Amino acid sequence: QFHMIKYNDLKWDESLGQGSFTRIFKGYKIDIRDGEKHMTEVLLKELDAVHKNCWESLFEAASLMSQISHKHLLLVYGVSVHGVKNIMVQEFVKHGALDLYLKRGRSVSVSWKLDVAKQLASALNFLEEKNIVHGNICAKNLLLAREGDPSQGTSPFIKLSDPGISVAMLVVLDRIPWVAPELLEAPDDLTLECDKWSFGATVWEIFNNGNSPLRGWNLDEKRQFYEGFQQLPPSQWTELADLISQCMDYQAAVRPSCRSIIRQLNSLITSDYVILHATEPVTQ
Ligand SMILES: Nc1cnc(-c2cc(N)nc3[nH]ccc23)cn1
Repeated sequence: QFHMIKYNDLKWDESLGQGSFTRIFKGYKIDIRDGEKHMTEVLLKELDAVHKNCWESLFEAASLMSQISHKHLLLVYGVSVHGVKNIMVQEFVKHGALDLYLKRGRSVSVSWKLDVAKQLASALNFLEEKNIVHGNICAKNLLLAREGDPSQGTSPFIKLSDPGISVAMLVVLDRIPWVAPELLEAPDDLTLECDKWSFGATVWEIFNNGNSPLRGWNLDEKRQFYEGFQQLPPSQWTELADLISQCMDYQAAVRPSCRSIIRQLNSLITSDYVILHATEPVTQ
């Protein structure tokens, strides 16, 4: 279910850091199209051979996404196997992960943030219609293809990355508060409702300048956060806080549908709050 790419058709450029069990590089894929040589910018994700079992999980996660295409889903070109090294070849998204972009202190407007949230909601709606669970929705997995420039009237454009190593593989506690509480007991019971919970935590991140919710909390405090049915600190924008807490409802069945999420985002986009707070980011 993956296109196999010849190792010799790939060129490595600069290293971009590490993922979980992966080394990430900028690179190029050579294509011959109508007799001409084309170099496509790609992201090369090398998996250490030692984590063989994780490779299946990483593959599975990415292949799930490569079966469908949508403007807000990251394109996976394929994989290349070279000796013991397995390399996943993805489209290169210019501005990288959204959490790092926001942490770098780019002051973006409330409508910028709502626009990003709506794009994520439409990607989730698409996955929901295909009955595909992502399983790892968070700002780190949102890639910024276009920054958007309010003075030019252009808006941001995001791509949802593949889920990466499955939640079941990772220490579930580490994923609090993005991982839905019902998964603590049964990490394999990943459902569409789990993505709604994570969507709520991700919108919270977007409106908190990329800061991780419960940042600095240890695993025990995080576990107690769920055991005490606690909620993230609410935004002073009540309607936004309501949407986030609806998504992060401890009862999976009552979390809103994607259509309802999009409807509520649309009414937030047209609310006075946006105009009144056109520049400074929403503080908590
Ligand atoms: N599919 C992807 C994923 N990440 C990037 C990316 C872009 C960038 N400007 N800095 C980075 N630093 C680390 C990753 C990355 C690009 N494309």
